[in-house]
Amino acid sequence: MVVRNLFRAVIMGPPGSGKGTVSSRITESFGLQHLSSGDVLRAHIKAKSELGLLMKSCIDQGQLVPDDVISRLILASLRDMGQSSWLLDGFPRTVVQAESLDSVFTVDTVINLDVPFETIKERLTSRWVHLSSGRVYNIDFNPPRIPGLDDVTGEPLTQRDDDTPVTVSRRLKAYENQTQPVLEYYRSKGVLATFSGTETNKIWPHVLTFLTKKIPQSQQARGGGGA
Ligand SMILES: Nc1nc2c(ncn2[C@@H]2O[C@H](COP(=O)(O)OP(=O)(O)O)[C@@H](O)[C@H]2O)c(=O)[nH]1
Ligand SMILES: Nc1ncnc2c1ncn2[C@@H]1O[C@H](COP(=O)(O)OP(=O)(O)O)[C@@H](O)[C@H]1O
Repeated sequence: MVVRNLFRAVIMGPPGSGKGTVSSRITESFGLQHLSSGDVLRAHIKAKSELGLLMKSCIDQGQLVPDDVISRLILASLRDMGQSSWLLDGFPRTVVQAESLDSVFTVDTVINLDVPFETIKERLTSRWVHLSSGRVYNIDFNPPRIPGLDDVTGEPLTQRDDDTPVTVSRRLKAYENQTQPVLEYYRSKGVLATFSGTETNKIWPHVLTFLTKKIPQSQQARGGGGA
């Protein structure tokens, strides 16, 4: 008999709720592999792939990209990750996407970051990113050690084209209309864990305690990779 200790989680929350920030703390603490749908799409845009160029206008307008496109990309990446434990960030964002994920993988837990929209708006216009790694910074909250440069590589940081006030408002609307129903979907399956607050540093200890209980001990000891 093959003993599998896989742990598969999704992190949800409105744009700017801290999914990327909390994901990097989770991967550091538990060694899960992290896959961010936004990072996957931005890598296509950076590489100027045909798909990237098609998706860029959707993203820059604050709209979701089509379900079939993102589902194909993410499910292919998850298949490539094989028998490993992972944390999925930014996918699913619609019920159709959640159903497509469900048809292939079992999701053990969904961490929902419940942060008020007013808090978020202020954060996103001061977000700086290191595009190739997905590392995020903020002028007030977690500034880089050297202004404008990534702490690890020393490469320049950039601001996302969709982090403008108008586009942020559209993204929040898309979240309300298309993504909030996904929370209901997972609540009805009994896997939703909601963490409410306005500061990541106050939310994080609760997420850490929750996952420490959820993730099998054997997995924590060896950093979570592989079955
Ligand atoms: N002021 C403040 N900024 C935060 C906090 N948590 C995260 N941020 C910043 O807010 C922005 C959005 O966070 P991010 O993790 O990228 O959110 P995501 O869009 O949900 O992935 C980034 O610039 C973070 O550095 C917080 O508690 N307070
Ligand atoms: N699962 C998805 N379905 C549709 N569009 C997506 C999905 N994930 C990312 N996108 C597109 O990429 C953009 C950026 O996503 P992401 O980096 O997750 O940002 P954030 O959580 O800060 O809004 C979204 O506004 C959307 O246009």
